[in-house]
Amino acid sequence: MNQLRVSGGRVLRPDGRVERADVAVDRDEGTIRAVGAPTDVDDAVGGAADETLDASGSLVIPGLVNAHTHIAMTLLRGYADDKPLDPWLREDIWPAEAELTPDDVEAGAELGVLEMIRSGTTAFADMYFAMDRVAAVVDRAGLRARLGHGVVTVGKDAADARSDVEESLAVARELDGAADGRIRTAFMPHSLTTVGEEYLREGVAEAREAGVPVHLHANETTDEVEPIVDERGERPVAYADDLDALGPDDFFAHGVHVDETEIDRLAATGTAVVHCPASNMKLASGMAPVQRLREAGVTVALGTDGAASNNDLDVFDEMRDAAMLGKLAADDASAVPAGAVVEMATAGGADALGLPGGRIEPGAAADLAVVDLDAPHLTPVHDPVSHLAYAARGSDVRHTVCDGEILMRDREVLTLDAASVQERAATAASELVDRVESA
Ligand SMILES: CSC[C@H]1O[C@@H](n2cnc3c(O)ncnc32)[C@H](O)[C@@H]1O
Ligand SMILES: [Zn+2]
Repeated sequence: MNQLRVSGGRVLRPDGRVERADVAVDRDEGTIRAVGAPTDVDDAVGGAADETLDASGSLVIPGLVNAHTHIAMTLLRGYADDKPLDPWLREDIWPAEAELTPDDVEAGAELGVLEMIRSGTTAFADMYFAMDRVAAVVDRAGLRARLGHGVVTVGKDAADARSDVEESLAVARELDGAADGRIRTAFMPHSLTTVGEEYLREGVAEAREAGVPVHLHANETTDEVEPIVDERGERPVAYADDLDALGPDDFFAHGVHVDETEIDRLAATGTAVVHCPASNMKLASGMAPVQRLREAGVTVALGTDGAASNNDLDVFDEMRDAAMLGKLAADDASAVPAGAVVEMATAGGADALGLPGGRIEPGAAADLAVVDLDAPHLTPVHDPVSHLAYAARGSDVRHTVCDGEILMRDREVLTLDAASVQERAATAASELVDRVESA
C-alpha cells in the first residue's frame, strides 16, 4: 500500500469527539485505512509511511463541503453589492454573465478552486455554464464536485428553452464519473420561477431516467414564493413534489421561506437543504429555520453561493454565520450549536451531495483538512469544535488532502500555480467588465 500518514495531530471523529490520533491513508484507494494511536495505526497498516503530513499543534478534520456555489462568479466578486436578489440578478449579474466566455468560466473556476483548497474545502456543488471547463479545472486541481449546467427558460423562445434543458441533461449524462469518479453531476434548473413548468416536468423526468439528482434554488425570497402561491394555490415545495423533484438524492439551495408543512415534506422525502447564510444576509433574503429543519430530520448542508453574493468561498465563515443566524432565527442562543454547523459543513454536505467524504473513519474517502491551532485568535483551546465554528478562518488551514492526494502542503497549493491563476482571473474579470460596459 502507498501510505500517506497524517501524524501528531488531534482528529475530529464522526461522533464529534476530538482525540489525539494519526490517520493512515491508502493513496492507491484514496481512502482512510486506520485512525488511532501511532502504534495501533502501525499495527493496522504495517510498514512505514511513504509520505507524512505533520499535524502537530493542529486539528485534522474532514475536508469541508461547499454544497452550493457558482464557482466562476469569483470574476464578479465585488462587481455589484448592496441590492436584493431580483434587481441584483436582472440589473447587474445577468447582463455581465451574458458576456462570459468559456475561457472566462475556466479562469473564474480556477480562482474559486484555488480559494477553496486554501481554505480546506475538498468538495463542492456547482451550478453554472461551460461546465466542461469547470470539470477540467476540478480534474486538474484534484477536488470532488457535483456539477450541473444551470437552466433558465424565462425570456427564451421554445427552441432556446428546450436546448437549455437538453444541455443540462447532456452535461449530467456526459460528465458523470469524470476525473476518475471525483466528478458527479445533476440536472440543475435555476429555480421554480425561472424555468417554465413544461421544461421542469420534462427535465426532471429525463433526469430520473438518467439516474441523476435534481438541484435548484428554492424558497429563497418571498418575491419567489408569493407568485407560486398566487398562481398555483400551492407552496413551492408542494409544486416541486408535484414535479417529482423531491427525493433522497435531490438537494435544494436556500430553503429560507419554508413553512412547517414544507419542512415535513422535505424530511419525509429525504430532500436535503443547502443553507447559504452569508448570501441570505447580504441579499436580505431572510433567515432559514435551520434549527427546525434539523429537528424535523432534514439533512442540512452549507453553501457559500457565488462569490458575488458572499463575497468569499470560505466555509469557515459559513459555519460561523450559520451558527449566529440560526440562533437569531430561532430566538434561542442554544439553537444551531457549534457541533451542528461542523456536522453541516462535513458529513451533512457529503450526504446532501451524495459524494464520499465528510467523516474521518476507516473506509471513508481520504478527504481531509489540517487546521493550524497555533494562532492568537485560536488561543486557548478549551474546545476545538467551538474554534472550528466560531473562531477559525480558512487561512488557518495548513494542509488539504482529497482522494488521498495532497492538494496543499504547508499552505502551498500543489495542483495549481497560484500566482498565474490569480493573474489570469484578474485579467479575465477586467476584460469582461470592459465588454459589459461597451455592450
Ligand atoms: C443559471 S446558472 C446559475 C445562476 O444563478 C445565479 N445566482 C447566483 N446567486 C444566486 C442566488 O442567490 N439566487 C438565485 N440565483 C443566483 C447566477 O448568477 C447564475 O445566473
Ligand atoms: Zn445560488
